[in-house]
Amino acid sequence: MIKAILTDIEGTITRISFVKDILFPYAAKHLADFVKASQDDPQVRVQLDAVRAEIAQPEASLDTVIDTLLGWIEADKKITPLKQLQGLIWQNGYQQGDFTGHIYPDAHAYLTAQHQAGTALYVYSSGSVKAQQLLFAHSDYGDIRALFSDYFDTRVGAKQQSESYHNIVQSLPFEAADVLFLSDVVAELDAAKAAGLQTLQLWRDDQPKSTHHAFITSFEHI
Ligand SMILES: CSCCC(=O)C(=O)COP(=O)(O)O
Ligand SMILES: [Mg+2]
Repeated sequence: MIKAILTDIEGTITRISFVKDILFPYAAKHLADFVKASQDDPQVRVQLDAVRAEIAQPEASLDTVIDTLLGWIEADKKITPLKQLQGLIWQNGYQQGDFTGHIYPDAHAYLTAQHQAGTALYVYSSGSVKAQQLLFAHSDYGDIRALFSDYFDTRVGAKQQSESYHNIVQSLPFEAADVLFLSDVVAELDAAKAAGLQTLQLWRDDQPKSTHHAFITSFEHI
């Protein structure tokens, strides 16, 4: 029985091209100015120091940190300080109306119906919790944050490690077997399954298809 749903964002309920072609370029374009202007803000400084720790250069200059972050955006690295900073940068874009958070219509209909039916909905994305909440607060369907009971990001661990799913389930009032994890990425589904969760792949956008997880191409087919 499914009592709760844990959903990925990009590729599952949000189109990959929204993240790759709109959000990531926006962060790359504004990153240097944002970091230079905000480097003394404690919530930014802690992330800049985390970049220096990640590259094992505690004295790295701000320019080195910026170049490192831009390289990580280009390579789509899911490294926590980058993801935390992206959330802060996207805030301006959402607030100025430069873009709205893409949600597939079938995903919106499914999540709304599940919420109304009493299923608890949770989010687990490599995007920071702040980035997740911004996307849902400024979505194509308006503010849909009320659908979700809680949000998780890479601070609980990487999405391809089963330990991360153990960590999430430990904080929920459900057994792992009662939680359905939705994702487009097979390695994430493998990790969730190893932690005892049920799994379902959203096979959209020509992502590699699973041979060992149930899959659908749209929530209309669930
Ligand atoms: C939360 S919106 C930004 C998404 C993002 O930055 C990302 O890396 C997407 O990763 P996901 O785990 O949602 O596939
Ligand atoms: Mg995904």
